[in-house]
Amino acid sequence: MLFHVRMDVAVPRDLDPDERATLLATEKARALELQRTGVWVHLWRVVGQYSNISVFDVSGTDELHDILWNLPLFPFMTISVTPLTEHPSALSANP
Ligand SMILES: O=C(O)C[C@H]1C=CC(=O)O1
Repeated sequence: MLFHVRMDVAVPRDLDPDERATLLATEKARALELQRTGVWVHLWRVVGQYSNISVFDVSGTDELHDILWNLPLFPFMTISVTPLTEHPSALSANP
């Protein structure tokens, strides 16, 4: 199942700089790992915002919840999820 996910990030400004650097490096490593396994299909920065628009390809809501809940940045993100299905006018639906 495909899900459109928006993540708005708000890391506290007073977070220790070393902690912040470690947190972001850990998040990046996890994001790369999930992209390499094909689960995190798209990852785009929203222009001018500390936000991303992503597409995940997972077995269902439980897997997506588990992935998002365990992201290192999860405590500092507001996340919105939209389930996707094939559009009847998409090329993929009209071979
Ligand atoms: O920067 C972000 O948008 C938040 C998060 C998503 C991937 C990553 O490396 O960090």
